Amino acid sequence: MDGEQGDVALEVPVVPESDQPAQPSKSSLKKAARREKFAAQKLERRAKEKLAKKEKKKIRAEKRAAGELDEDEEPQHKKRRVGPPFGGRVVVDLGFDEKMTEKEVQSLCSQLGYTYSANRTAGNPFSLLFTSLDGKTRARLDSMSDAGYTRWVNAEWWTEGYERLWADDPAIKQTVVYLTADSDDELTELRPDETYVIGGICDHNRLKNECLSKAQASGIRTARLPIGTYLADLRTRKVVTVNQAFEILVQWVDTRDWESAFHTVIPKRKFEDGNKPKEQPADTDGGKVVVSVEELEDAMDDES
Ligand SMILES: C[S@@+](CC[C@H](N)C(=O)[O-])C[C@H]1O[C@@H](n2cnc3c(N)ncnc32)[C@H](O)[C@@H]1O
Repeated sequence: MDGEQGDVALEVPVVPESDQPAQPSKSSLKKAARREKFAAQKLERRAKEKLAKKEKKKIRAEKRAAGELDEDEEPQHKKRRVGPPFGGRVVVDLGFDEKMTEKEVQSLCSQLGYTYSANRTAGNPFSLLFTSLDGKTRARLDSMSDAGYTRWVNAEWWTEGYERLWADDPAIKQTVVYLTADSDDELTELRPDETYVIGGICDHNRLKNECLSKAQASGIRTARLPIGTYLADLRTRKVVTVNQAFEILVQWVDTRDWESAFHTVIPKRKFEDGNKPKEQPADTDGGKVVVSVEELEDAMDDES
């Protein structure tokens, strides 16, 4: 049969057994599967942890906005640096209830929570007084955290206006300064024997001169924060929210440095492109008010 077509002997190389790829053992296959499963679960775990952290942050922000956050729940960098009270008083004048939309009242109430919270963690806190509490603002505060504001410590609430401050002693009027961006006078320092009034209003700049006119009608001094002097590169209008105005005062008392106070409080993006974040609607859930994180962030944004 030699030489016949189709009878070609194929030479199959013989691979010695020792050179053949070793079959993975059962136990190493099991180990590899376990490793793979662990890696997949790790991603899942990280995602879960991230979500839980976000949720915790959201709850904390909501409690803070309602002035309900205990100091030991604050993250380390926000904790109180204990010091003596500054002595000066800050009044938040809530006498603009009729001028605001429901949405603006909601933002204002969140800003009041932030204001109170900032004072609680301040190194040298102010004595805090809220005047002219009434109407929609009162109703909104009543609906937040079971009227948590009524349990705020070292905060006083009056239904009367700030004029009551000097009802018994007209000399006190000389020590009251209404803060407004529309004033011709610029604040140079804060004094422990003075009272600073912040307009408790959120109007997205619809109502220019509103606080200035009110202060002038009351016959009290006015002053603007020296934002333009220290932050020449700030692109947007120099009107800040109620809580930002208050936090700037708190920071100044801590540092005696306006520039540092502005940099600490005014959002960084204001120095970049002046973008204003979009407003988010507040939501309700079966009559229970739900404050979204976006709304809380909105409450922190400026009025420009
Ligand atoms: C949103 S602003 C109110 C703007 C309002 N249209 C007005 O007539 O002042 C809330 C409050 O923050 C304080 N505020 C904001 N920007 C300020 C600034 N640049 N200087 C002094 N106070 C300021 C004022 O007390 C002001 O009433």
